[in-house]
Amino acid sequence: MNSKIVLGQNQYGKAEVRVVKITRDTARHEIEDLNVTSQLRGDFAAAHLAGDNSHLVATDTQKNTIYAFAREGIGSPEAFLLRLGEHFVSSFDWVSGGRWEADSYRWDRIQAHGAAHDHSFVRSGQEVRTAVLVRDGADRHLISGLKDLTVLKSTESGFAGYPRDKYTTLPETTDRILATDVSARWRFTTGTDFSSLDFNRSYGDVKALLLEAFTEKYSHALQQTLFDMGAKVLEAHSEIDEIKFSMPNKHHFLVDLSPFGLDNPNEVFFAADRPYGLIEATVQREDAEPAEAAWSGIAGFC
Ligand SMILES: O=c1[nH]c(=O)c2[nH]c(=O)[nH]c2[nH]1
Repeated sequence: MNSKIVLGQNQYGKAEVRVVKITRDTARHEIEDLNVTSQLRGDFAAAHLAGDNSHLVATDTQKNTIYAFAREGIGSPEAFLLRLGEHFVSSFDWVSGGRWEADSYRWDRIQAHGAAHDHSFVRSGQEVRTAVLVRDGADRHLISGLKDLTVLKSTESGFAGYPRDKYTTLPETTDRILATDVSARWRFTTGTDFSSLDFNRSYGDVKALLLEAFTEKYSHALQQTLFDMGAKVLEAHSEIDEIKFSMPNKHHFLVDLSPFGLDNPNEVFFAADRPYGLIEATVQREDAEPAEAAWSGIAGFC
């Protein structure tokens, strides 16, 4: 019981810095809208152990840096995080790495009088784009992703062939609704030359592939559909090594309309919000180098 007490892993920074950048070089404005978190790792022992703050780049300074860098443009969440990480690691000797994260909200131009407006926007509700950069010295792990992408197919899905025991009541079905909120995070191969990637194009392509795969085949289970979605992304993008998913199975239960003398041929459903099935998996290249450090701190995936 007399073991020495020491400082373990630590990181610190400013969380959820909301930054909106308007590019207004012309009358046709552009908007970028991010929620950015910056966390530094390195030698901060003296601050924790001795009240010596000489290494503590203030969280307030980290916040200001985010706003100052936004003045030069954001471009993509990934490119923005790469710039921030480079800045902190190269500016302070004792900062050996860190973790930078951004959620990105999309705005579309308002269609007014038959044209896309120059400076009026409507928040696009489809999904939130995500990005995480973890730096350990010169090593950079980059993970792009999305969350809250709600999709549904009204047929071509079933669930049958599962084991039955004394607690099983679920009837088998070959025609049900399949609905989920896709959360997906995909990791670029460590060592990729990130400067050669067009992150906005890559993001749009991955999202399109995920949606296409969801539509394509009869689904025997959300597990199968998840795997197909991941495989389609990895087949098309050699620069991505693995993709993790967390997807609720948003159950839609057929309502019994017989008390009202009505049939219900798969037309009227009760959309339950809880409980929900929760299906999680990683789809990866067999020979991918594991990158546990990149994933730690990303909650809700396995
Ligand atoms: O796609 C599904 N996967 C399951 O594991 C499962 N379990 C369940 O009750 N319904 C479903 N649906």
